[in-house]
Amino acid sequence: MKQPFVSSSDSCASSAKRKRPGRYVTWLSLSLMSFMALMILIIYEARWVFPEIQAYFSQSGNLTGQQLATRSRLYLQDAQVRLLEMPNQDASSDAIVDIELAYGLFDVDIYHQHYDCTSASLSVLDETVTALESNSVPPVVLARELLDPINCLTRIEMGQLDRRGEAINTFAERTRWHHQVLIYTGVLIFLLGLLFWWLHERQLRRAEKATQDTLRWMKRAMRDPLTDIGNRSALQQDVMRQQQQSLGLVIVDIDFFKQYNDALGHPAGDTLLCRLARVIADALPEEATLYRLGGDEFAALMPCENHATLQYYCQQLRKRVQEAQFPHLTHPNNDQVTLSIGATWFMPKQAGFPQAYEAADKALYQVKTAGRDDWRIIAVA
Ligand SMILES: Nc1nc2c(ncn2[C@@H]2O[C@H](COP(=O)(O)OP(=O)(O)OP(=O)(O)O)[C@@H](O)[C@H]2O)c(=O)[nH]1
Repeated sequence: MKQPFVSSSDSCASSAKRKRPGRYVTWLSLSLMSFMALMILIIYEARWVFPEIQAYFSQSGNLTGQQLATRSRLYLQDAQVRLLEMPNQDASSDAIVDIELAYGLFDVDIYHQHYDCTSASLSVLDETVTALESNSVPPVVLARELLDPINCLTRIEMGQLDRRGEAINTFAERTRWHHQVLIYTGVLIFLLGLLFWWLHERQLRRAEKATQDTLRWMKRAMRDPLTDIGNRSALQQDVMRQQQQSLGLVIVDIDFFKQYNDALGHPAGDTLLCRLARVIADALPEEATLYRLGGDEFAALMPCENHATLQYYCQQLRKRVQEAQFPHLTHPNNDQVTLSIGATWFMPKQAGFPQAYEAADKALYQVKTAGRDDWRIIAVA
């Protein structure tokens, strides 16, 4: 009977299992995307930004050239002053030293590469030193000869300053771009984080809902929908829970309920079942729990130490139903509803539910065969 339900739940479980890999792929790809965004950022920093900064602040490369040219020009101007102001032997020697120092600072690769006047100016300096050493040309004339190299150096200074300005602009541009990359990557990582959080929350909510649904279904599976009392499963579970104490099990069956239904219809039968459930519950002690086993059969479980207590409650049950006077016009022996009651008392850890049920059912059967509307107690075998 229950087979279709089991197989359908199995198929639900297997479809849920089938969905799992997809979810893991989503999680995995999201974490990979975050990781890659971070890696791109780090590589970008290391590959493009740091060399740029290094180039800007380093003391090598084309940016330095302006300072060397300035120093070289200052030495040449010093030499010029010496040659113009005191054209004697000492002044010539000092001028030679200045020119040689200027030559050393002037003879730089970058100047040769970018400024055509460099080689010519260096030749002029060579010739000037030779002339000074041989004293063949008047110092005043030689001082004038130095004007071309000085002009060349001035051009180099201006040119190098322009190049430096260009480098700064390029660097500023790149820095701006770098900032944009940083901001967008930060926003992307933040959004990915939000997405992670949202997915995580959704998963939590789904898990919570699934747990609540399961609990609700489990609760529903333990109850009789008509009378809203526990069913046979609930009874078995309660017996298992109360292993340590002596229990009384009472089974109650309505006499000639079929005739009642036939005469008044099933809705009236349902109403009688609900009313009887209340009457039976009222007749039993507060600690007793009532169950509907199915059809017109009820069961009650209660703490019970001895035969006398059980006997008392069986009598109470019969009496209360008689007092309730539910009319049953098609009852062969009576004009009102009567009950047949079978009971037993047992220690769950010595005798399980099946043995207790068997004993109570046997007692009920004896009442039925003896003519109904009575109670009987049989000890667990
Ligand atoms: N109204 C109603 N009737 C039910 C329900 N479940 C089972 N029944 C009816 O209960 C009746 C039980 O009939 P039987 O098992 O023959 O019992 P009985 O007529 O009480 O006869 P005895 O127990 O031998 O006195 C059947 O007619 C079922 O159709 C239910 O939920 N509501």
